[in-house]
Amino acid sequence: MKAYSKEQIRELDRIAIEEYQIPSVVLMENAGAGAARIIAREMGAQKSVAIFCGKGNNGGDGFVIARHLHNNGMNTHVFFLGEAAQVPVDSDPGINLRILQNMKIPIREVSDVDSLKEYKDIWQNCDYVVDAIFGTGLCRDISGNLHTIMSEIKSWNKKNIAIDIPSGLDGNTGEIYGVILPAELTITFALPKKGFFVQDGPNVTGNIEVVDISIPKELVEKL
Ligand SMILES: NC(=O)C1=CN([C@@H]2O[C@H](COP(=O)(O)OP(=O)(O)OC[C@H]3O[C@@H](n4cnc5c(N)ncnc54)[C@H](O)[C@@H]3O)[C@@H](O)[C@H]2O)[C@@H](O)CC1
Ligand SMILES: [K+]
Repeated sequence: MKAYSKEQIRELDRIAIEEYQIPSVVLMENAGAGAARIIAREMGAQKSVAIFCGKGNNGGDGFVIARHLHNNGMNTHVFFLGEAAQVPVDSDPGINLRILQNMKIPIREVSDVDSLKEYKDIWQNCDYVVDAIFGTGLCRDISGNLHTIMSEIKSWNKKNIAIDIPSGLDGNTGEIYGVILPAELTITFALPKKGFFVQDGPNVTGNIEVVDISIPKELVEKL
């Protein structure tokens, strides 16, 4: 499987958005809808899923996934690692967050391990964890409350499905930024990332599925 750097993939996204004029929210919709189809297939008869969303675009993908899985009849529980009110309303994650709020899907805010434990009745009954905490934007060590929250989620040993990249993994080097959520399955967007195949990558990525988010084929062929 040929792999690409974070910079190459970011540049691909940029050209698709700025030159081909594909709205970034359309790319996010394609990413989330494609991932949701794979997750629904993986889950089969198991119906409960906890989706952990971070504050960046990876979290935005998580919001799209939540909408589609909810519409599919799954018991879909959304946890947001931060304050929902601080997500810019016109950003792509903000747009998708608002749709969930309009659908009256609860967004449970998690600021530390104690707030996560308050929701134990919910997550302990979930068969799957969808990890939409960090994607290609992770650029430094994970510390403080985020570190303890992710360590707690990791300790549950549930079936983790990573969105784009297992949170904590560097998409280029395969190094771990302090803590990692190892995945059974990584659903990655557009192209596989180099970090999946080097250093710790192969131990934490699990099976890899690539979702086409409608990047023009001519662009990919030029890489
Ligand atoms: N831009 C695009 O065209 C698309 C992006 N997509 C998704 O967007 C992701 C990339 O989104 P972003 O660039 O917003 O990045 P992330 O969603 O990975 O979020 C990074 C955010 O966390 C912060 N951060 C980085 N390291 C941190 C640390 N150690 N502790 C705390 N905060 C930290 C960053 O400042 C940034 O605000 C991709 O992985 C993919 O999932 C998809 O929706 C497809 C289209
Ligand atoms: K992720």
